[in-house]
Amino acid sequence: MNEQHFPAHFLSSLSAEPGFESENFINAHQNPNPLTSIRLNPFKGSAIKTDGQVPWCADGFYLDSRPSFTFDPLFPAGCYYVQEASSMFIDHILKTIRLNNDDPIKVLDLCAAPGGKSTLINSAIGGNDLLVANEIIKTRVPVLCDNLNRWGTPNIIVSNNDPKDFGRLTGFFDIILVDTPCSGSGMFRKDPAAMNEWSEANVNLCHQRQERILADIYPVLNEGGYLIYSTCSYSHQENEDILDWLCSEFDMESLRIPINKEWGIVETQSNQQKAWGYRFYPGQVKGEGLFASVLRKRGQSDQPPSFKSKGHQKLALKEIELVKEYLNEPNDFYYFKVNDDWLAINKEHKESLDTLQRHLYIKKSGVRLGKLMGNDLIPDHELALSIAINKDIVLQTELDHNQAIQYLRRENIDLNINNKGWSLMNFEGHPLGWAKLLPNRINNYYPKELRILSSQPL
Ligand SMILES: C[S@@+](CC[C@H](N)C(=O)[O-])C[C@H]1O[C@@H](n2cnc3c(N)ncnc32)[C@H](O)[C@@H]1O
Repeated sequence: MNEQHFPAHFLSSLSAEPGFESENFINAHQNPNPLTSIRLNPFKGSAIKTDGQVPWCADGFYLDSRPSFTFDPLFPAGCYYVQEASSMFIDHILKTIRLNNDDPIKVLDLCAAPGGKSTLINSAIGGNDLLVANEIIKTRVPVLCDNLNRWGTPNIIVSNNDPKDFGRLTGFFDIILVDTPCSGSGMFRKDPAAMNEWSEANVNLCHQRQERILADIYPVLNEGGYLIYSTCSYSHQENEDILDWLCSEFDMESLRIPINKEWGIVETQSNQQKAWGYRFYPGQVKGEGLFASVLRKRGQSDQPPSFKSKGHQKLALKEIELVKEYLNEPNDFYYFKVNDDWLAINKEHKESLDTLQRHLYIKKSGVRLGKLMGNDLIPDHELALSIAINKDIVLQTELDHNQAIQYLRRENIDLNINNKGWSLMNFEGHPLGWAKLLPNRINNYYPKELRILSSQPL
């Protein structure tokens, strides 16, 4: 690849950026084999063999080669997420802004699907904190929910809304991540076809949409709260110019994030307001293209609304007795129903859930425990993957790799059974889902829509 392969005006616009090294950048794009990195789930732990650590994220690791993640049962078990290394810088930002502050917070990931940064935020915050992961495009919500189910944390709500729908939730969130849709030049190395769609006109359209999204969401940030803004674009209009616009339109101050020189990240400042931004160029960092920045809201917020909400239908006491033994800390949860499903969310998030459900389309909240059939609870897949599950009260069946793949394909499993009843199907001790063990067969309850379809031989 040489200069001609990039879209017209693309490289010339970048060469004006301080710290940009054109030769390294072009060389990096000649590498047909971009880096593979994963982020481990700190709540699940696992003995995954990893290579070098991503310097700005303690859970992030580079892999020497790209394995078949489809055929690694630890992936659907939620032991790790495959994530591009530069994106993991959001972890460093979160750690920096939360230093010395353990007060419970509410975090919104506004443009969340497929959920890479939502799972990252979930790892960085505590169980008393709440994460709302929102995605505007309905068809992208299921993958977001699946990834969060695998991660297994119960302090989560998923919504499917336009940013302007958050308008009445003034001052509700302490941290908002806006990982905006952008012109995508940062992904040129991973996806060279994206170069064909890049144009200056599209950069301008993206800039306008970014302003709209930010203007819609600004009132929703609490006074003193942090706005983390990121793109996977190199364009000034979508990055530093947006920071200038934010600082001039709204009462916000930019924050400088400490970085280590060896990481190769380029610190920049916007032209007018001198707001800080962090640029990731392939060839200079071990990762793909990214821009990230953080601003603090100085301006006052209206008081968060207090609504008398109908709330959900609570589980009756005797229903709670039936399910509470499935959770490790049963008294920490509020139990409720959505249609036929029984769910639980950390007690401290009940009020937030009530408020949010008045304004938003809630697609997932807390952990789905199951459905009652007669006197039997049909346990839900979400419960199997949840870090809140009390594994001691259910059967557990350990599968070898071949059996785990049979299970994940939703096939019959070659296994001798000695027990009867609902069993977690585990690989290396990590639940993959449920099966019902019967005297002469196993009913495989792995969700049909998640099963492995590709036919690579074992
Ligand atoms: C860069 S991607 C987000 C990636 C995600 N944060 C992650 O780390 O996995 C941007 C997301 O914004 C959504 N989006 C598109 N148009 C939007 C709009 N007008 N308002 C809010 N979100 C939008 C897209 O559907 C997409 O899921």
